[in-house]
Amino acid sequence: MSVISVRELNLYYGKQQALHHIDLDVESDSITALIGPSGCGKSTFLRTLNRMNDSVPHTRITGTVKVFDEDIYSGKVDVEHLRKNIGMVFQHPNPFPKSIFDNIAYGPRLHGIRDRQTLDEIVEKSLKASALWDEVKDVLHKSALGLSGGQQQRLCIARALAVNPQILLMDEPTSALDPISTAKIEELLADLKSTYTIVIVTHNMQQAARISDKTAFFLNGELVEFDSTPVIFQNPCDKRTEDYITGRFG
Ligand SMILES: Nc1ncnc2c1ncn2[C@@H]1O[C@H](COP(=O)(O)OP(=O)(O)OP(=O)(O)O)[C@@H](O)[C@H]1O
Repeated sequence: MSVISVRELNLYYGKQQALHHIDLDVESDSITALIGPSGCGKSTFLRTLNRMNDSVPHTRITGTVKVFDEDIYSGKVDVEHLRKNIGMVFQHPNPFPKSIFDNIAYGPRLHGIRDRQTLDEIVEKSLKASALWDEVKDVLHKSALGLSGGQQQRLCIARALAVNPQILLMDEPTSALDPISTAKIEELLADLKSTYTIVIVTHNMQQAARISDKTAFFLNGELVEFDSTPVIFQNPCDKRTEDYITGRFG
């Protein structure tokens, strides 16, 4: 089943067109990787999926993006509700300057949950799901800023999971992390994909090959090729994909 369905999507920053005629379907409970050289539009595309580009002035979009069959750019959509359903994790871990507990409880509290026991349960479940519980269960009320970079990124994943989204968007979530933290996050994503639909931008082609089910190769704002990950990496149809994945450019 397609969770996200994009048709004929064009995005303009002022007069500059950053995305051209994108058609792409994201399947449920899978990892879709977006790859391509710097400036090809990966992050722009990712941000169209939860309307993060709304806040960028002079941005114009044509075409449709459907999430669970609802056109998210139609006037009827409640953007707060949409973002609750679509968590986002960024390149640099960005915990709030609060305790570990309060970071995770922040979203649920915003949505009206006040009961202490319920919050305790959500915090524990989210930290377990992000494979951080064992490391932090005794220091939940210490500042999140005291955690290592890799722990902070898992905390940010836990924070995203705490409001119970169905989709997780990740923009280069491991590019600021060391190899051990990166491996932990990759393992975590493999576990999470049975519950969440994940779309991840990555500069790291080995990472895309290791963790994703499908890979989309972008170039100059166009989606050149989108297929199962083994096809993209072992038998791509388009010469430009082959040149990119074999390191001839980018
Ligand atoms: N807020 C913005 N205003 C104007 N132009 C922008 C904005 N954000 C991105 N662009 C332009 O849109 C194009 C696509 O950028 P985008 O950041 O989506 O690419 P990317 O593939 O994610 O790059 P990178 O891998 O370097 O992050 C680039 O030409 C970029 O300069």
